[in-house]
Amino acid sequence: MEAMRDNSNVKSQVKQDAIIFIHGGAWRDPNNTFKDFEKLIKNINNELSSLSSLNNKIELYSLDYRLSPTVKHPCHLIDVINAINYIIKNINSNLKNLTLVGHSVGSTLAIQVLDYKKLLNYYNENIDELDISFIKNLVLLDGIYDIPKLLDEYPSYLSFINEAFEEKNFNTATQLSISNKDEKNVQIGMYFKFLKKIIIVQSENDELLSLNQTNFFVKWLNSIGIYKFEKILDDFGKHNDVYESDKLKDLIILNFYK
Ligand SMILES: N[C@@H](CC(=O)c1ccccc1NC=O)C(=O)O
Repeated sequence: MEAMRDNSNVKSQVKQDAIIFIHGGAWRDPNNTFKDFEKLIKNINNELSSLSSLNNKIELYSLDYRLSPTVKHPCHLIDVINAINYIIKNINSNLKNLTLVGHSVGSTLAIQVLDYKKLLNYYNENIDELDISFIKNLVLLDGIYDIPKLLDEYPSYLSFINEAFEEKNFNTATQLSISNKDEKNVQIGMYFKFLKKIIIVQSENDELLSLNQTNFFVKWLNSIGIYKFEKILDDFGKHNDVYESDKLKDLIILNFYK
């Protein structure tokens, strides 16, 4: 596991809040790494230092996970869970409130984390338990939430889906595609109800994803009885501009620092 911790303003180890960023890149693009969020983190810190009314009370982390084709699902998810556990247990044991920010398949991973036990039930993987109740907020940026429906819309994306998943495992990758299929999974999505904030961002100018994935996710939240979330449809630039945009910086400061 590799993780970046922003130390520029760490004065003590008593911070209880953290934001954990999870990058995208179709599970495979070596150009998407934890450094995707470097500029955003810098911009957040610059703004905080100029606004003396806001103290820097949140620790910021950005994660890496192993990529495909070296590994397949559910290894990406397992790496993310282990990384979050590592932060909670070994880096700052005072942390209590986590916000997960995911971009693209980082959003896929962020939602998978909330039901990781059920999703990993399809595999024989032993991992240390993660206490999901630490996760209080989700910020999802131009995410992929339902892989079968993604393939209906974009058959060519099978090229990277096939690298990331063994055979048809993508059918059980997220809550959205299993909940239609498997009636035993009535409890799926339960943890979303305990979240304080769910913010779903989609750029109108994303050239790789239409609004469909975001709309499927919103529909699914409604189907499990969740109506309390914020859906933000705006111009955040192209797919890979979203995580560097000033609008995202403003949104994070407004929602988590004020
Ligand atoms: N550059 C990527 C493509 C990619 O990242 C992507 C393409 C379409 C929809 C979502 C994508 N990324 C999500 O993490 C690749 O190597 O396939």
